[in-house]
Amino acid sequence: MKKIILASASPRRKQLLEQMKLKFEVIPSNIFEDYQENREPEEVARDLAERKATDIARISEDSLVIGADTVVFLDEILGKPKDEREALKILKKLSGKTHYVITGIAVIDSSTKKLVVDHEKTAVKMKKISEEEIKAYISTGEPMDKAGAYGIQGLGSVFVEEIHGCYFNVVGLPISKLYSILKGFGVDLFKEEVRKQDGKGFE
Ligand SMILES: Cc1cn([C@H]2C[C@H](O)[C@@H](COP(=O)(O)OP(=O)(O)OP(=O)(O)O)O2)c(=O)[nH]c1=O
Repeated sequence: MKKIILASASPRRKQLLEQMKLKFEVIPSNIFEDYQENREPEEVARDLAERKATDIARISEDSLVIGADTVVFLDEILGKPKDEREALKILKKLSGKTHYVITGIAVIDSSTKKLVVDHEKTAVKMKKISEEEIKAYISTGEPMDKAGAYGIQGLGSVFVEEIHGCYFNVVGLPISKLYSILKGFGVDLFKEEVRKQDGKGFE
């Protein structure tokens, strides 16, 4: 059984992988997340996910390394806000409109170098949010480390009117897609040795 490594500093991704009951380690990648403005959001998310996974695969023996990257798209790529001013600009833009959340996902076997890269896309419709509400939301601090300046899993949920597609993809990791990719690497989640022994069964 190969070691599974999550190449991410995101606490949400760690939580989602725990939800899959997988036994894994976390080694965050420190790649510089740059991209060209004119590229398609799917391409950007996939490329960054691949760069994070290969970065950690280089220093890991006989492991399956998982990398992911989430971008929000509405006419342009909206990443994590640099500061509160940018968060205000992003949330004003998302207000009353449908945007897309794209998560790129990459899995690489550090021994064989087999690499699978894919992405998942979810449409999210936001209700109209007043400037006062946006400012109050920003003051909670929740938007600052999140693509699109909101967290659907937190207080940001109150602004979400509709979602089409995978919810977990919006939080940062498309669980069902990752399950299929891992199956292709011979990982059977329903086998005892793959699962985390936390003394609990499936709740
Ligand atoms: C849209 C949305 C994004 N996010 C988060 C998921 C990601 O953590 C973050 C997007 O930034 P990413 O660059 O994808 O990830 P990260 O920097 O947090 O972690 P790492 O690069 O080490 O893997 O936005 C939410 O938590 N909720 C949401 O509703």
